[in-house]
Amino acid sequence: MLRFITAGESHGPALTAIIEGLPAGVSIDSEIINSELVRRQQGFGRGGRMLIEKDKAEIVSGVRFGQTLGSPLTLMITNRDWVNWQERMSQFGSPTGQPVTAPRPGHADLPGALKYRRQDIRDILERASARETAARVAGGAVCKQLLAAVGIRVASHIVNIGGVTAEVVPKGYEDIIANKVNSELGCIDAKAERKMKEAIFEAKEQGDSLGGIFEVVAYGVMPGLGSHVQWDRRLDTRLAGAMMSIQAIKGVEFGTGFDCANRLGSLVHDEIYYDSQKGYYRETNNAGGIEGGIANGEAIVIRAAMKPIPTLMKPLLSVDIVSKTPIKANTERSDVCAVTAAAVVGESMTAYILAEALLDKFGGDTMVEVKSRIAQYREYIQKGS
Ligand SMILES: Cc1cc2nc3c(=O)[nH]c(=O)nc-3n(C[C@H](O)[C@H](O)[C@H](O)COP(=O)(O)O)c2cc1C
Ligand SMILES: C=C(O[C@@H]1CC(C(=O)O)=C[C@@H](OP(=O)(O)O)[C@H]1O)C(=O)O
Repeated sequence: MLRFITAGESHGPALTAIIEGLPAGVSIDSEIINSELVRRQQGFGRGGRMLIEKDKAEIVSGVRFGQTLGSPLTLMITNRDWVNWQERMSQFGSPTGQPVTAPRPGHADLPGALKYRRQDIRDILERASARETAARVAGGAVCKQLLAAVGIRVASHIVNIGGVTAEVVPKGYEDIIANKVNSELGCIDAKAERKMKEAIFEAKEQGDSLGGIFEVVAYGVMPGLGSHVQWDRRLDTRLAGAMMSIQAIKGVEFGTGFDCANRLGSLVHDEIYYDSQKGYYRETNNAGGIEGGIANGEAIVIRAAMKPIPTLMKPLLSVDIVSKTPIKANTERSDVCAVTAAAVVGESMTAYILAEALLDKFGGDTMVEVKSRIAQYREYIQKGS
């Protein structure tokens, strides 16, 4: 069983991720982890914090000489901003500074303060903050390295920002990677990206914010990950839950997703073909690579919708949690749009769930066992029986 948890407050000393259940012998390159962290910090529309942080993960346990040991793998990312918050974030002593008492609509502020009986909303927002996603991306980069070793690759691109939709559809993994070279937002449609940037600029000028849609695609996934036999073992259950766990994600779809509700069955379901070289395959992929909760061998295609960022420089109405009088919601340094960063987090969560499902099916104590089981299975899949 693979497990993945994170710890850390946004302005605390560090973020930590622990991944437990990895087989021994997975080759780990810390440069790959750090390059994923750099990707998560990018995207037009991010706030001032990204100028302070230069995320790098330190491997604290679970790896020796570039290989996993089978023991829990711990990653630590230092918050460079912490030095500016040491007093306000002190673990002991008395509170310093002004408490935050004006909850932001759309953030965890009010429900969190009520649930945990906190008088200072900072006690909630520090952990609710998507700063936490840096730890997820570090852990996801480890899962990606496990997947890459067995031929599975995960990529993403931006489909929509603030209602501007990309019209170019990627042809495959290489296409996504190649097309992103000159892209600031991670959209493979250069014309649409220019309009997206204008929309973000305009929203910022207005003291407002924007959301959007990103698509994550996993290539090389063998048929058979996930299962139809129990609701919580379905691969789509697990991927959708993981995607929804990302801060501000409000909708998830696979393949044609919500649009399949408007079409005839004959225009939705992907016809089945067989070729002695490829095994079974499809000419279309409306299902997004999953049928009955089981990977069917086509690319897994997931889209996630992100709501606009809740912190607004032109704040919405709120109520002071101490005086109970009307007040403008709290404003603090914030992103205007973070869909590009969220897409990298989406890749990481997808990589984690696929690694979990892979180890459920082929798991062993060592990578040698995992690889030999997969090789044998791929041979059987190619024959088709
Ligand atoms: C990468 C990323 C960056 C974010 N940046 C901000 C931000 O700067 N300001 C903000 O108010 N919310 C930001 N959010 C969204 C909030 O964290 C999120 O809306 C909040 O935790 C409440 O959770 P919910 O939207 O899932 O209900 C960001 C989300 C992501 C994924
Ligand atoms: C720090 C990150 O994102 C943060 C997510 C976030 C929120 O409320 O979710 C609020 C902002 O925090 P701060 O007020 O410190 O600038 C973002 O910068 C990050 O992505 O690394």
